[in-house]
Amino acid sequence: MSIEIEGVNKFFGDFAALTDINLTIPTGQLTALLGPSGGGKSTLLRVIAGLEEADSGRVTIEGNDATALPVQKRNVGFVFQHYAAFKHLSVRRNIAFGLEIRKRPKAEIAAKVEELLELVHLTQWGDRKPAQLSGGQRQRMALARALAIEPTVLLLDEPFGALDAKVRKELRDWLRRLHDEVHVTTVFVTHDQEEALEVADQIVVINDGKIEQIGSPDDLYDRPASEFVLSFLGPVTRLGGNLIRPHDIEISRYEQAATASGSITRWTRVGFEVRLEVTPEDALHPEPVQVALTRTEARALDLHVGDRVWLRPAVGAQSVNA
Ligand SMILES: Nc1ncnc2c1ncn2[C@@H]1O[C@H](COP(=O)(O)OP(=O)(O)OP(=O)(O)O)[C@@H](O)[C@H]1O
Repeated sequence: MSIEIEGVNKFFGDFAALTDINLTIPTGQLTALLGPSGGGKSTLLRVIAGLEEADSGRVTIEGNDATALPVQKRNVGFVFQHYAAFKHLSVRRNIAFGLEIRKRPKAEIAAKVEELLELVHLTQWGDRKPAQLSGGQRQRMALARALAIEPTVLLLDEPFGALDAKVRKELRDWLRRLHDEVHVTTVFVTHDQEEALEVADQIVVINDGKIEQIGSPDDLYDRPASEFVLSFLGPVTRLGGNLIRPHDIEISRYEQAATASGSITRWTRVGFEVRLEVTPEDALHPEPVQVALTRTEARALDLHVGDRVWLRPAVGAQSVNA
């Protein structure tokens, strides 16, 4: 079983927001919808949720045709970037809300809420109001609230987008661990490639309303189907006419069977990394090449601006002819 999206098209006026989307979202896995702003990720998520109706195509959730089902009947849980909590209710009551409107027995609700508070590590904050929580804690409460109704699918639209980099990183590690515990089928919208690579079992790269590639993080990183996917998943540079990742370039002070020779025109240290710009002597490909190496490697080679060096793709490096 899974979520099947077949031949989905969505227009806003004459603007095609989604074009012929075909996708299987495997049950129990975490799938990331990754792509640049305006690419159509949120629209696709909203079509799965039933918040947006596709102009054509079909959505099947766990074997049931959901295309015409209203959002309330799809049994989906949501978390958005800016989570709208009930400000006057405690964290506990916020989490209980979905169960209360479903008129579940009080004792069952109380037990479920305690279980969820523990799952999202908020037990000691249960009696607080949402405004008394940090941004990261609020998003964890949102996840608990979405999970309370035991959704068939959990839909997350940039759930950590409004938080600072450190908290985002913590929450993404936490989300991965949470998912390993509860195994609910999860679709996660992000424009952050690192977030998708770290968290997802499957990544769907979406650009301009179309799917560019579907695969595991390793598939996409090691075998990008297009120049777009290669460059979206990390920095790229051009070496001898091919696109390649800066850390996949081997640099030497001595002439070898090399793709290009040139001189170092810039040397920058960023944390553990040294980034070099090498300007080739190649009349055909004169644009500067970006090379990344560890500080230890850079120190061993004793490189300086102005030095002449030789560059070639490292063994096993991925490149796309473009
Ligand atoms: N209700 C709407 N009416 C008109 N155009 C819309 C509507 N919703 C989305 N769009 C357009 O559809 C395109 C896709 O939007 P969508 O929000 O799905 O992109 P996204 O990939 O999620 O981007 P972001 O990361 O910025 O949220 C955009 O060009 C957007 O302007």
